[in-house]
Amino acid sequence: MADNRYKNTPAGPSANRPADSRQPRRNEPRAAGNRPEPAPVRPEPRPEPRPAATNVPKAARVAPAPKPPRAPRGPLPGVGNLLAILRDRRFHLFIGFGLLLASLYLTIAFTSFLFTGHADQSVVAGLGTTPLKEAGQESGNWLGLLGAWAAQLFIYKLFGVAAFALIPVVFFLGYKIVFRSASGSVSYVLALGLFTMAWLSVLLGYVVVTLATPGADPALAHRLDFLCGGVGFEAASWLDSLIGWGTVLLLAFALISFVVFFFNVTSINLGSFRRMGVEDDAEEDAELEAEIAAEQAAAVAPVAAAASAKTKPAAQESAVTTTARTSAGGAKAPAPALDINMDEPEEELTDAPAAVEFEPAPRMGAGVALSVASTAVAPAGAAVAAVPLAATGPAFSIEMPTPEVAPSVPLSTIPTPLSLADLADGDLPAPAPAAPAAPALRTLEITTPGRDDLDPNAGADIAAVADEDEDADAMPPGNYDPTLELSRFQFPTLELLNDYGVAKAQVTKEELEANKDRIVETLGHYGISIASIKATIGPTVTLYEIVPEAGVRISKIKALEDDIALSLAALGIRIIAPIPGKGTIGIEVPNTKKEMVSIRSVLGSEKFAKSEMDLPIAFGRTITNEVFVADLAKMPHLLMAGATGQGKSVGLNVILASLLYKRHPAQLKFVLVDPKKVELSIFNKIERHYLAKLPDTDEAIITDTKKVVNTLNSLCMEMDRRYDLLKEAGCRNLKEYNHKFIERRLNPKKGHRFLPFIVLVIDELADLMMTAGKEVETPIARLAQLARAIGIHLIVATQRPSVNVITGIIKANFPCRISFKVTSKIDSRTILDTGGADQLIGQGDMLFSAGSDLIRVQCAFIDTPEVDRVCDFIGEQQGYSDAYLLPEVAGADGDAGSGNEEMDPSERDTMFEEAARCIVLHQQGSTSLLQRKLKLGYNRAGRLIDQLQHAGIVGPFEGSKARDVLIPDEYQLEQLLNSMK
Ligand SMILES: Nc1ncnc2c1ncn2[C@@H]1O[C@H](COP(=O)(O)OP(=O)(O)OP(=O)(O)O)[C@@H](O)[C@H]1O
Repeated sequence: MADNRYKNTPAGPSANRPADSRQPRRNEPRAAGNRPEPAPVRPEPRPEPRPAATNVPKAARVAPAPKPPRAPRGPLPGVGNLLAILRDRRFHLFIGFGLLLASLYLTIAFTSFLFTGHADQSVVAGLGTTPLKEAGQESGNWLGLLGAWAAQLFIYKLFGVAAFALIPVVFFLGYKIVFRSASGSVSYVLALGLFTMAWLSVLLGYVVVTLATPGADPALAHRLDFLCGGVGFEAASWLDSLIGWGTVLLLAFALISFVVFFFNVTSINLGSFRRMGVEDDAEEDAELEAEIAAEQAAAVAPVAAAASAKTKPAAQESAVTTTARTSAGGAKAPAPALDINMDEPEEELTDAPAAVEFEPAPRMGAGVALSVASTAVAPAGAAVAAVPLAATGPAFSIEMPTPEVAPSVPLSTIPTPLSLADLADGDLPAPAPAAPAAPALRTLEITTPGRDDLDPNAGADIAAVADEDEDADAMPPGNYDPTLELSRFQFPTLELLNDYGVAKAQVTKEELEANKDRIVETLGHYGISIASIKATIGPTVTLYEIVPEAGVRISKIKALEDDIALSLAALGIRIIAPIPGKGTIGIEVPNTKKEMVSIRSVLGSEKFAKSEMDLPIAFGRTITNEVFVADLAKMPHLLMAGATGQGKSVGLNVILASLLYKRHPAQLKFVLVDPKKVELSIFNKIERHYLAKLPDTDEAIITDTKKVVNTLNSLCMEMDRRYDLLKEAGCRNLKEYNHKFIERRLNPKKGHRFLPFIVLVIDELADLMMTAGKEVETPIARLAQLARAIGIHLIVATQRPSVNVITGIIKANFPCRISFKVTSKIDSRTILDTGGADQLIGQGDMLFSAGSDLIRVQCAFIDTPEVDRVCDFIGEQQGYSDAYLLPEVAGADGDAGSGNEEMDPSERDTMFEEAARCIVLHQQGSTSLLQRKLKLGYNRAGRLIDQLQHAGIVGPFEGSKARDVLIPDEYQLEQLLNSMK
């Protein structure tokens, strides 16, 4: 846990790694020349002031000032180099593996000592006088002279057999470094190891000393002195001479004191011992984190103001305006001036946080959860709303468990925000006067709404008086926390992603002027004169916005698309005539040097980090260099197309990575369909955290068409069940429902549960449509039509955007579409309903369409090793016992509704008969009835209902209505059951 706290800081290992030191991988940009190189544009001073144009986005119009040259990225000075090495992950691995091997080495050497130690004593003692080679040959230790020497040192000279306790400590340190393990704190293990060694060695020393006293057998004492080692023997002899038998009491006292302080025992009852193992870790970590957070804040506070002051002027300075005079194809009219808008990319959160605030938020069962929000723009001391824990992304949280015995303090009495000093002291500031005295932070317990706060209108079930008591049983006080089961889950950090430095526009002023001249000239040839022209430099293309003179027909300019492309000798020119809402005409011209947008820069942007969307996706940067973030929950489904090799797979990885950086495993599940078999397999590692699958399937990622059909049908069943639950709860959408559930206003015994978002990703629709046609089209269309409100969202990609793949029915249900470069205008029309995608320039250049507007975005780039690292980081953490299980689909053809096929009786659930009797007795065919009466989980009850349907006891699923019970009384049921036997 502690390891990951610094992963957002700019000083992380990758920050110092030269970008080009990596080996090229499969998914890296093909063009080597695409790496941004600093090439500052130095605008010439303007000869005369120009009237300020009004439509320049974001850029402040300031007099051209020479831009300070960018500091070259040279090697770091000496100390910096040393720091870089110390932070280098390779160095960590070197140390970590060294420690792991050392633990193995010590195990063998120490074990060997037990057999060969006595014989080796003289060899090690004579080391000064005997040549090394000779001594080595004489040594009996399995690991030679060095093994003999190490064992003699640790066992014979220092701690005796207690030195074995050193081995797990060394192993733990190595493991923690190599695998970045989040569990267990270093100080905890070190303290436990050292105490065990010291205490045991003194205890054994005392035994040996006692045996060595006059009258006892001295030979035996001599044979046993390896048990305690020199340290134990000396300490025990000293204590023996000082307090005699009191040594035993002293040792017992030392042991009790250690247990009390180390395990934080505050009351002597069995319960507290039982809980020790779980809580001490969390407390250690929390303490350590609070200390480090306090140090970090102290360190960043003085630079905070400077950081925020620096940000804005830098952005303003970058907006430059130049004027140039050219002749428009021989026309006499003065050539329009060119405004160049070179907005800096948004500041990234990778900077050190300028302000850190703590805000308490109640989390059931875990005491106080403190969210730490970091921002690069807020001045020091400014209150920053805490990022909700679930959405912390690059932020991190501190949890402090609360012993049950602690007095209660209402949340309202805790002054907010808490200062770092309060945390560092470990105490809360005094609460409001009327409240009881605040206990130490660690013993704080939050009172949470009890049954009195139940909403009387919370769904028909809860209002039912008969069930009141049952409901009350299902609600222990406090809000339900869906993330509690994986409360130690750490979001992946930006440090796992490649750092390509700050992206800069690569377009020179000469290129801009030349393009502008050619545009003006070409239009001039056709008698079109221009009032003004402005250039906005984006990562892939530069947008030239022109305002034609009055009377020029827009269609005339649009028709000149090819001529302008010819005159600029550039592919991928796109003319937007007019730019919606602006009254100008846009000509997008590809930059000679394209700039790559790194995933790190978009996920680290303030816009993404602070977004409060349900399912935010940071796609990349727009033409004005703004980070483009969209909410999948609002889209609510996404169709993606693009010819092969144009960036679809990278785009899908960007989408998945964005969601992994923002949503806790309890809140989001993916269903991944990968007919190509290799594209999404990398996400296998996060199966127990984020993936959903059908019961009884081995692989969560679906590659087989048959299984796709079953999975789609299962998702439809999940959708129907979710609608049932929503209806029962009286909620209109997933958000309302989960909110009610979190507030414990819905009874889990009635089948209610926290519902995570489910995102279905299909990597190649064309393949599925070819092999399964209608079987996949129908459920996809059904899900797309209905799943919005219940949190199931679809992302469907294809490289063949033809009408037999993207059929009318699919298209109609996917209002939100993305197109990477396609090969023909027809394909572009199929996917976007308009041309343009055929004119893109590839490598992640894409058009995003949400209804009428088309937005050109350079998709962020994430390569396979980066995805691998993110998945490893998540996969190595504690996960659920299995993937999220979708409802089981009966029948090989995936049709759960036909119901009358014979079923092998051995496959029936053991509670089948009991379930049948229960259903017939109540004459109500509902899953929640079985859950409640037979105390079953949701999945098992669902399976039972399906089996009852097969047996003809209940009717088929009827949406929000309960199923019909087809057997009228128990007598007939028994007859049926007998006949089935
Ligand atoms: N956003 C991007 N920025 C820079 N380069 C990119 C980007 N997206 C893709 N590329 C380049 O294009 C190559 C192909 O991308 P990708 O594998 O995503 O294509 P694809 O459309 O999925 O192809 P296919 O359909 O054949 O799998 C990548 O290896 C990379 O070099």
